[in-house]
Amino acid sequence: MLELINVGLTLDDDKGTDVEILENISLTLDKKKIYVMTGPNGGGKSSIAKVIMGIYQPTAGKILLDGTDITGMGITERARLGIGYAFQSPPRFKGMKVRDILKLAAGPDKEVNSCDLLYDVGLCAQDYLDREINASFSGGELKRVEIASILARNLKVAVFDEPEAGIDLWSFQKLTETFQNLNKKYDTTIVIISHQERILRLADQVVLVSDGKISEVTTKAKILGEIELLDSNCECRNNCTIVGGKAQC
Ligand SMILES: Nc1ncnc2c1ncn2[C@@H]1O[C@H](COP(=O)(O)OP(=O)(O)OP(=O)(O)O)[C@@H](O)[C@H]1O
Repeated sequence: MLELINVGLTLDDDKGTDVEILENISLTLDKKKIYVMTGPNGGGKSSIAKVIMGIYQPTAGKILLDGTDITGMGITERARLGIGYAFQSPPRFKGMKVRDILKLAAGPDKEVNSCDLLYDVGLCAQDYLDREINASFSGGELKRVEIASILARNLKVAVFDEPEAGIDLWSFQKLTETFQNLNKKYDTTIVIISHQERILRLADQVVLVSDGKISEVTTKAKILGEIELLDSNCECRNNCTIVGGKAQC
């Protein structure tokens, strides 16, 4: 379980002036659950992800992993404890095969069952294990290899920043199925930052972030219901807000 307790983040802007990026963020992330963080651009989602990863040190509050205070730890230490970030795509070193990436991700001391990992992300091991990761890989294939490498690391917390970016519709469908299956089998806490309704549908809980704060932690049913209301009940679609469960212009 990962807990953020009253976390604040102040950074210097280009002119060296302090800017408050996050304020009083309190959030409990349970294992085996998918949290989708969403909200307006510039609201602070990626900053929360970076604070979780240890890329930014919080300037206020505490972060606990399974009860241990990790607030002062940097990115390497947190990675060692099992907090990982999914990059846009896995590294493409010349000659590196899918099996090498999975072995590298698992680390030198761990046996890794690459076939099972690839199966779990919907790829046939026979076709992929010895394939070199090069330009012939589609965005969706790369994304799934990346998720398999996250599984190989057996992370406690995995953060994905807009995993849908650059993925075609067909691969996107597969990607959502992959996420759906993941938390049935693995204990990993998954945090996905996304603006996509179809990703929202994967959430056990939706975390709404705006203006550097968490405005609500809620169910996908509530958010999806609000989106539907915006679509159906309001004539002035672009200027609608939800008040007391009703769309108002
Ligand atoms: N290193 C930094 N220095 C100063 N300001 C920053 C820094 N990083 C982020 N910010 C500011 O913090 C605010 C939150 O940014 P953040 O990237 O966390 O938002 P976001 O919700 O992820 O946005 P988006 O949906 O557009 O990706 C923005 O106003 C951004 O300009």
